Amino acid sequence: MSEGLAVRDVVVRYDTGKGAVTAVDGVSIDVALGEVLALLGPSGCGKSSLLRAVAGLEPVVAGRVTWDGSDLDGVPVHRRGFGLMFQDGQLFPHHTVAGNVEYGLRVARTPRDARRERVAELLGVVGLEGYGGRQVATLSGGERQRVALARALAPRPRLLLLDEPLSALDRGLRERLATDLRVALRETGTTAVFVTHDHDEAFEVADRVAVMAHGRVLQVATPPELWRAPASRAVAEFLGYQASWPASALERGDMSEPDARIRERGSDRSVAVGPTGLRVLPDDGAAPTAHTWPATVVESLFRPRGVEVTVDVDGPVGVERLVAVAGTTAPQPGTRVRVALDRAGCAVVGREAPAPQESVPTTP
Ligand SMILES: Nc1ncnc2c1ncn2[C@@H]1O[C@H](COP(=O)(O)OP(=O)(O)OP(=O)(O)O)[C@@H](O)[C@H]1O
Repeated sequence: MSEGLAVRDVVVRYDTGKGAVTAVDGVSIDVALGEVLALLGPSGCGKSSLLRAVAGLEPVVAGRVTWDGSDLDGVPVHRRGFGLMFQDGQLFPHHTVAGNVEYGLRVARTPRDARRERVAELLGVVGLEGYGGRQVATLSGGERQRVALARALAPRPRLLLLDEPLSALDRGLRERLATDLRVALRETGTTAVFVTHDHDEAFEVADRVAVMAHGRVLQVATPPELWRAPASRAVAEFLGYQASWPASALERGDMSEPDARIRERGSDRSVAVGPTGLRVLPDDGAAPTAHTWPATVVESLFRPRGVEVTVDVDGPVGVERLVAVAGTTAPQPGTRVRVALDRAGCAVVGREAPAPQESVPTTP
């Protein structure tokens, strides 16, 4: 019997009146006790539907959801022992911060002293010590989400389900809160499933990430595994790799490190070029070496970590507009340069999985 959450071949479908939409198309995932799993994917790929099915908010038309081996079919939302947190926190506007955080404890008839103690502890975990008496209307967006998190954690849910909890916040705040969310989940030993469309956020918060597209899971892996070895071009593109070059096109020339890795894994592979996977070299008239290509500078942008150069590269698959990194000098638009593959910024991609079936309206 497996401990924690097991989702097996789950299908979620909506009847739109014009036919059925298959939002989740046979998904299987496991979440171990104490683990944080992110569901990552583009808008409409079925992340929220899967989360809602686990919560019991959407019916599962096929497959099973179990907790510690017990089937949750027919178990209503409030009897699953799961906590929920959404994008807009959904705080009770006329209660104080403490009133909101202790809500689940009141429902569970926790004695007053224990409630007070737990509220203080949780406000500490989310960085809001001393905020208990504040009215929620006086809080900033980030503070509200912290209160929502404290409220969701207070009854010690056996699983916390978070649906885009940070996406209503601006970028800087989101980055800070992502770190705080990770710390809060670790500190409280909470098992969680976290929905996001932002890969940085998923990498920051989760132990493992499930990448979804068209209602299916394409890959589940830890953030470093996912980044180093995306299973398909679709995963690589979604993670922010900017180009995908056939490994065979790179096998000519000398046996440098990337070639060795590529050959090891078979020539049907491709190489995903990451945001730092290309370096700009001056076009000094020297004979081209393996893994360098001619390019024309389109524009250069200064960034704190180096100059980012947009280039039209005459690469292994024809001319492509890509970004390469340069040292401290920004080459002028129109300058002819060469770009070199930087192995540290590239990944070897697995064999392309068959294209998933479209989850467009189908008749049941
Ligand atoms: N109540 C509903 N009725 C009909 N179709 C729905 C319903 N909810 C979701 N869908 C459809 O199911 C598919 C998956 O939606 P879902 O909200 O699960 O995706 P998502 O990945 O969470 O997207 P987002 O990031 O935009 O929230 C989409 O095609 C969506 O239009």
